[in-house]
Amino acid sequence: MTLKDYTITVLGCGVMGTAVSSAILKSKVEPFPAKLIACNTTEAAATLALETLNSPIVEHSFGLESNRKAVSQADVIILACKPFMYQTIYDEVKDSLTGKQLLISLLAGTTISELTIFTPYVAKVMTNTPARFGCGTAGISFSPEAEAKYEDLVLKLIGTVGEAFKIPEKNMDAATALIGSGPAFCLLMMESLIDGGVRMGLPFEVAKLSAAKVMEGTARMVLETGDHPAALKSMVCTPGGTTIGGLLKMEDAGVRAGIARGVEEAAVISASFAKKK
Ligand SMILES: NC(=O)C1=CN([C@@H]2O[C@H](COP(=O)(O)OP(=O)(O)OC[C@H]3O[C@@H](n4cnc5c(N)ncnc54)[C@H](OP(=O)(O)O)[C@@H]3O)[C@@H](O)[C@H]2O)C=CC1
Ligand SMILES: O=C(O)[C@@H]1CCC=N1
Repeated sequence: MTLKDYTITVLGCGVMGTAVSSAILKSKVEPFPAKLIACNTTEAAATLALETLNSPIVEHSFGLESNRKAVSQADVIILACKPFMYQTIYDEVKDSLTGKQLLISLLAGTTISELTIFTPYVAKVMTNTPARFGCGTAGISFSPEAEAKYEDLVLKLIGTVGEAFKIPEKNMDAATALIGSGPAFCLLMMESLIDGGVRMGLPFEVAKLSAAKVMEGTARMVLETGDHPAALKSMVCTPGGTTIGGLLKMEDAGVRAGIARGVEEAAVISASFAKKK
């Protein structure tokens, strides 16, 4: 279904609400929203969102009454509060829900079935902080009602974060670990590369720029060639050279299993956020 002159209400416009809103507002997505209302509890957070989003179509809202009004105006609600807050927020705004609105949830863990208290039209999205700069990734699952009516609109709106694709809901906890938490895992790796460079005498700024560009370039090489990372890694390893020596030290320290088990742990924690039946 195509909406015209529609309003997006972002319930909880903190880090992720702002990231996804920024991506939408900076894009030329069609249909473009007529209005976006950034809702928070505090004036300080609402004002920060308004300043960060810096667009003539953005309004801000804070406090119960104002947020209820913002929800009653919404065609699309982007829910971006902490996972444990969704029930409280539902209780706050339930009288403003129309039953026809599309809910796009950015929450970790919380399931589509839990979110259908808001509306039958639910898209569960797992994206990440790079969304703010249009270089994010997003996995999307739909309730059957949302898939039938709003799939095209959600793929377009969430596509503005960078790369967006459908995944089955059973893969959402894994996606939360890899896509949602992934930037933090990559940043730990980046910090380690910088530490190594600084330890061996590189100035910090040189080490930081080098580490970031090495990770960016390596990611692009994987995407452009489509090759397995192991094949590309092998091309870097001169027999008897520096790389194989460094890699063996890292494997001795359990880096590979440490990172893979870290992803597993994040997915287990994401699954624990859903209500136990
Ligand atoms: N951070 C990340 O990298 C990622 C987070 N996520 C998911 O995104 C969601 C949001 O996380 P994040 O953006 O980091 O969290 P933030 O704390 O940055 O944002 C949450 C926002 O919700 C607002 N809020 C709280 N209570 C209410 C309420 N009753 N009514 C309206 N607004 C309210 C807060 O406003 P105020 O401060 O005024 O109370 C705050 O701005 C989480 O569910 C998380 O699982 C998913 C992927 C990545
Ligand atoms: O740490 C968290 O729980 C959230 C979800 C994914 C990234 N940040």
